[in-house]
Amino acid sequence: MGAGRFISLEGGEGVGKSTQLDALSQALEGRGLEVLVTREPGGSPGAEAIRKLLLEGEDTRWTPRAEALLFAAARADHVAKTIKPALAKGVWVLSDRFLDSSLAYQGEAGGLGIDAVRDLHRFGSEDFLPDRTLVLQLPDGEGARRAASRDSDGADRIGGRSPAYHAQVDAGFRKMAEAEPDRVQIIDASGNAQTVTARLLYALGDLLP
Ligand SMILES: Nc1ncnc2c1ncn2[C@@H]1O[C@H](COP(=O)(O)OP(=O)(O)OP(=O)(O)O)[C@@H](O)[C@H]1O
Ligand SMILES: Cc1cn([C@H]2C[C@H](O)[C@@H](COP(=O)(O)O)O2)c(=O)[nH]c1=O
Repeated sequence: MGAGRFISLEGGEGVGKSTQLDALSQALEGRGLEVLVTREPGGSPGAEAIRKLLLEGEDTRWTPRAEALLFAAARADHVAKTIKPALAKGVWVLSDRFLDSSLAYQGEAGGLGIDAVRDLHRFGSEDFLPDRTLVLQLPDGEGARRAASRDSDGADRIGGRSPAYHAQVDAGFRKMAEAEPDRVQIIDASGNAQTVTARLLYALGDLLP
C-alpha cells in the first residue's frame, strides 16, 4: 500500500473546482491510485448537516464569528470521520475546498483576520493540513459569470455576497500562496478543462508515485 495524500482544490465561485476534481480523480485512478473525492463544507454526515445551516437562508442568519465556528466544526468532523481514515488506508483524498476557503472567505474577506481563523483550525482539527493546495484563479468576474450561467436558481448564502467581498476572497487566496509557497500554489484556470487538468497534474508531479 502506497502513502495516501491529501490534496485540496480551492478558488472563488465558479472557477472550475468540481469539473477539475472529476478529471483529476480519473487521471489519478488511471495511474492505479485509489481516490476519494470529498467537499467542504460537508464530507461527513455531521458536516453535511452543518453545510445546510451555512449555505441556506439569509446572509444575516449567522454573525461572522458564528459562521467561522460552524465552518471549523464541520471541518473537524470531516477530518476525523472521513479524511484521516481514508489516508490511513493509503487513499488519495481530493477535497473541493478546505481550510484555505475559511482563511480567504471568513478571515480575509469576512474581516476576522487570517490568524484568528487559523486558531480555530488549530483547536478543531489540530492544524491538520493538505499535502498540497491548488488554487484555481480566473480573471476578475469570469468565475462569477460561469457560476451565474450554471445556477439558474441563484447563488447560495455566501456565493451571493458582493463583488467586493469576492475580490477580497481572491486576494486572501493569493496571500496564502505567498505565505506557504510549498503547500499552496496558484493555478491558471483559463482555457479548456483538459488544459487546466494538465496544469494541476504538473503541480502534483513531485507527490505522484
Ligand atoms: N475550463 C472551463 N472552461 C469553460 N467553462 C468551464 C470550464 N471548467 C468548468 N466550466 C463550467 O463553469 C461552470 C462552473 O464550473 P464548476 O461547477 O466546476 O466550478 P466550481 O469552482 O466547482 O464552482 P462553485 O465554487 O460554485 O462550486 C460549470 O458550468 C462548468 O461546466
Ligand atoms: C469551505 C468553505 C466554503 N465557504 C463558502 C464558499 C462557497 O460560497 C460556499 C460553498 O459552496 P460550493 O458551491 O460547494 O463551493 O461556501 C466559505 O465561506 N468558507 C469555507 O471554509
